[in-house]
This record gives sequence, structure tokens and C-alpha cells, in this order.
Amino acid sequence: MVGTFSVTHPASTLLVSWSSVHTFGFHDPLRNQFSGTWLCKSVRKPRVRAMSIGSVKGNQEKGLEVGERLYLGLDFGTSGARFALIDKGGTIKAEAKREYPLYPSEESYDWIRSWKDTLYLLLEDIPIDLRKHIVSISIDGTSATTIIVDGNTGEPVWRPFLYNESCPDALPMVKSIAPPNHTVCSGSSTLCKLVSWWNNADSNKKSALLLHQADWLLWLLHGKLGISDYNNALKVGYDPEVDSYPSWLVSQSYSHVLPSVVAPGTSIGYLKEDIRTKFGFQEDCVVCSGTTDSIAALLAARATQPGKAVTSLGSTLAIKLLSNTRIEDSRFGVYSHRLDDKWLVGGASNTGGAVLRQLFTDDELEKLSEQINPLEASPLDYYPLPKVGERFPVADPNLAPRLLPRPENDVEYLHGILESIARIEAKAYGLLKDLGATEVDEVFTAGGGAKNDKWIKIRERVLGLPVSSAIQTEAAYGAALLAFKGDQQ
Ligand SMILES: Nc1ncnc2c1ncn2[C@@H]1O[C@H](COP(=O)(O)OP(=O)(O)O)[C@@H](O)[C@H]1O
Ligand SMILES: O=C(CO)[C@H](O)[C@H](O)COP(=O)(O)O
Repeated sequence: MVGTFSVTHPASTLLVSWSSVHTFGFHDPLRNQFSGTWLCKSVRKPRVRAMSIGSVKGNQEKGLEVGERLYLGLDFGTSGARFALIDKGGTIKAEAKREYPLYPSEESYDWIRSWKDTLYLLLEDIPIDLRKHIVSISIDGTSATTIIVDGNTGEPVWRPFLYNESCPDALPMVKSIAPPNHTVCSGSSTLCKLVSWWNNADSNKKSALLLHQADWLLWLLHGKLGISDYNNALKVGYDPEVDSYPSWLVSQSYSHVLPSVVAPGTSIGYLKEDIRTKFGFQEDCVVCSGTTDSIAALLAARATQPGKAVTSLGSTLAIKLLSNTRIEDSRFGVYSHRLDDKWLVGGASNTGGAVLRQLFTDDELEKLSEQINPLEASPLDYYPLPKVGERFPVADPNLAPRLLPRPENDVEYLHGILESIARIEAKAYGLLKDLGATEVDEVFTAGGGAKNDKWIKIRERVLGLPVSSAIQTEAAYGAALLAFKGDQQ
């Protein structure tokens, strides 16, 4: 199914409404306003635990005016998912996170079941009395996470391709049809995953449809199959500059599986009746198109001027630099998402939190980081990767992790790893400048790594730039802003 709805780019509208929301006294959320685990931003969020709704209900009724409108954003990241529920002033009314339940399957895990279960568990985690105030929902997901579904039922007909999976078998075919160094000319692109499936599947290809993780999760809520957004669709070949798929792609035998594309934060339809009644949402709750996790993080961080950048330090290291110029160069894993008349230039490295989680628990990270002197350079030189393969600023599916020699002292070891990741970040920003992007002058930090003040100081020293934690570090907040935008439409 190929088709497009041309609309202005959402984020600019969002950023405009964002700034208007900002002038409404967009303030940091209130401190914990009720007992239990419903915490605002200012306190570290535990994973959702069983809570007594009653302890929330009373406060919530006091907290909300009759008819007050709330906006729900869900972020499906690499290691887990979260929701953020905000009001029109941007105050967080509830938020929670869940790690994905893992269901071992023949090759790895049944991710489809994990994501679906997590979606419904998070909806159940929303305080019951807030649900009737929710007027709009949006979801962000990991970029290039690709699901091939039956166009009649929406059920997956193939295992999902994860965001960091590479399909080198398809690369020669993709390179033969796409322009040189196009975004899709990377083994981890959505198009390579689509071509790999097309070449290997024997299932009914005629009725197949391609969806991204966020698209499929949103379909579970609105029931309209085959709709994506032009951030998620970038890596299958969609051109956000002309708001359409290019002719070299539309002419392919598999082009019928491509989803139609709308701007992120576009109202797609009402929440399905069965979902609405099951969870107690109101009748005119709409579901809006989503975006990718690192763009949602950028929206949450309020970076609005060229030269400002957001580094998402989640399981991966995803960089988004606001630039007046569009840069596409798959040789280095560099691509640009559109933001009105500007571009979000960057890429995603496989370095980041996933490596840290292989070596340390979050508590160990916190305790060891406290003992690091961030003003002192570490002599250790690593290339921290969770496994073989890198996407950006080195696009090399065969790049091996380098995490040795390991010193006796874990503080020194962690210091070396954090500093080495900072050096990769610095190399990435230097590459974007060399390729012609607007030079970075300030970096905001999103994701789990944003809570590490020592790491922020190390990065400031290595980057030679002002580096700070964004006021809102969770991508779910950015998805909630997209839901707000969809409601404004
Ligand atoms: N204090 C810390 N310092 C650095 N990294 C941290 C810290 N606490 C958690 N992390 C890292 O944050 C990552 C989780 O961040 P998150 O944004 O939730 O990731 P994702 O959305 O990609 O799943 C984990 O990989 C973890 O190692
Ligand atoms: O690393 C990732 C998962 O967290 C994604 O690749 C990340 O979202 C970067 O992709 P995009 O730039 O398209 O948002």
C-alpha cells in the first residue's frame, strides 16, 4: 500500500505549540503529590509496582478539573517501555516504566508478545481516574524495528527485525536501486530488512504490509492498518523533503507493502471500542501517529535552534543535531530527519547503556560513578559495543567491541568506558560538522545516562561544549507532546 498524506512537518507545529505551551509556564512537574509509586520527574522513577489505586484516586480527583484534558505518550525503547501522562501545561500527572517480559522462542525472544503485553500492562498502570481525562495518545518506538504483517489481519507473518539488526544479504540489491550513500544503503536500514524478507519469505507476499514497531503498537489501539509516520519511514526510503516515496522505490515489486505516511502527531482515528471499554478511556480519545525514540527524546528536550543537539544515552547512543543543512551519507551511518525547514542530522551508535548493563547494575553504575574524578582524563582507550557491529559514526557491521585491558579497579574501568563513549560522541559531532551540518554549540542529554552527572562532566571536557541533562529526559514525554499536537489539530 503506497500513498502519502502531505502535511506540514509536525514538530515545527509542535515546537510552535511547544513554545506556546512553554509560555503557559511549562514548569517542572510537581513533587510527588500522592503516596505510592506515581512519581513525577523530580524523583527517580522505580519500575511500576503494585499500587493501591485508592491512594492515587483521592489526590487525582483533587488534582484535575472536570473535563481537564490529558495527553498520553508511550515510549517503546530498547530495554523497556514507559508512559508519561501530561496536561496542557506540560505537567506530568503520572508516569511509569516496565521492562519487557521476555518469552524465549526458537531463535531469541517473542518480541511481538513482549511489546503487546507491555502496551496493555502500561495502560493498566495508568491511574484509573486519570484515564477518562485522556484525549489523545501517541507512541514512539525504536527506529527501523520492522514488522511484516498480514494486510488483512495485522498479524505478523515473519519474526520482527530489531532496530540494530543488519541484513547484509540485501545490501547489494538495495545499493543497486538507491542513490549513492542514501540512508537505506546500510545493512540495518528498514529497506534492507524488507528486501531480505522479500528474498527469503515464502509466505503470501501479496497481502503483506510493512509496519514499524510504533506503527504496529498504534494499530493495536486505532485499528487502521498500514499507517506510519515520516520519521519511522525514513529508513525504508521515504523522502520527508518531498513527502513521498521516491520513484526508484515505488517501481519495485515489493512496493505494495510500504505503509502510507503521515506526519508524526497526526490524528489517525479514535481509540478502538474494545480497548476503550476495557481500560475506561473516554469516547473521543484519539490515537495519533508516532515517531522514533530518539526524535521523541529531542522533542522532550526542547532543542529548537540550529546548533543545539540531543544525545540520547539509552541502550544506544543516538545523536540529533538541529541543522540548516540536510546530510545523508550511509558510509558513516549519517542521515537527516526533517524538522520543518530544518533538519535533525545524526545517527545511532551501538555503543551506550547496553554495554554498561552487560557489566554493571544501575546501582553499581551510580556508586562507581560517584568515585570518578570527571576532570581527569582516563588513559584507557576502548570501543564499547554490546556485540560485533557498529552503525555510526563508523558504519561497520564487523566492528568488534574493545573493552580490554580491564583494570583491577572498577572505578577506573567505568571511567575508561564512559570516557571512551564520550570520545565516540565527540567523533560523531566532528563528523557531522565535516559533512557540512551546522556546528554544534550545546548538547542536551536524554535517556538513562542523563542521570549521571559525572558522565555529563566527562562529556563536557571531551566534547569541549556545554553539556547538560535535558529538563525532560524521557522520550515518553516527547510522545506525549505529539499526542498534544494531535489534539490541537
Ligand atoms: N547512572 C547511570 N549512568 C550511566 N548509565 C546509566 C545509569 N543508570 C542507567 N544507565 C543506563 O541507561 C540505560 C537505560 O536507559 P533508557 O533510556 O531506559 O534505555 P532504552 O530506552 O534504550 O531502553 C541502561 O542501559 C543503563 O545501563
Ligand atoms: O538506537 C536506536 C534505538 O534506541 C534507534 O536506532 C534510534 O532511534 C536512532 O534512530 P533514529 O535516528 O531514526 O531515531
